[in-house]
Amino acid sequence: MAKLQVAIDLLTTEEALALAGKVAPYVDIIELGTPLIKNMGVSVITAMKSAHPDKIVFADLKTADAGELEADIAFKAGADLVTVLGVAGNATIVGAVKAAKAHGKGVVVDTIGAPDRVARAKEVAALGVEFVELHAGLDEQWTPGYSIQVLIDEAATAETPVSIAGGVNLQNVQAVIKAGAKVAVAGAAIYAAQDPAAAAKALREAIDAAN
Ligand SMILES: O=C([C@H](O)CO)[C@H](O)[C@H](O)COP(=O)(O)O
Repeated sequence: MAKLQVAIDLLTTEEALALAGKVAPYVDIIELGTPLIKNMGVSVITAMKSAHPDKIVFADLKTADAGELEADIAFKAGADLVTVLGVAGNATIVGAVKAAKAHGKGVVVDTIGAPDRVARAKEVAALGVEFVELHAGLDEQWTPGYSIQVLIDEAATAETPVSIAGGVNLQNVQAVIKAGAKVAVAGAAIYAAQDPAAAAKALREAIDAAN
């Protein structure tokens, strides 16, 4: 069954906990966005895991170096999954995986900025990561001509477990799942909605209907 991940790109622990409280019944994974962690520190990870011990807490560290050290910090704070950049060297990913194994947790490789996301996904799949995020970040999404279809097409050829992040919404989420993504990541479609709980519920129902 495909999972729904809410990406919380808000800036304070208070706002993040309030949003998570509304959408938790409909999501499997709660992602603490990179700007949120940079603003609040890893205490936001601890606060979220304490509030939602039954959810997978995903710390979007986007680690580029010192993989073992950074991952260890987040796992000790309560994260279940952390991200390492695919454009980082394999040694950084291997280090983060080592920390994950020590804690019984997992690593997700974020392909943001990779020149060939699918090729990098296939390479890092052998390093012991949980899955690979095919990701067009906010700046890429705001570039004229961007379409999530590029990620959907990539997922169909990835031949390794992937998530898709980069403008997932109610209009495209079924295509995301049908392309083979095991996780659909939705940020703005939930946190910027007038009614985040209703938005998350609609995404959940669409995903379940597409499975
Ligand atoms: O990871 C993200 C971005 O780099 C900022 O942290 C987003 O959470 C991810 O792109 C999903 O958000 P939406 O594109 O708004 O769905």
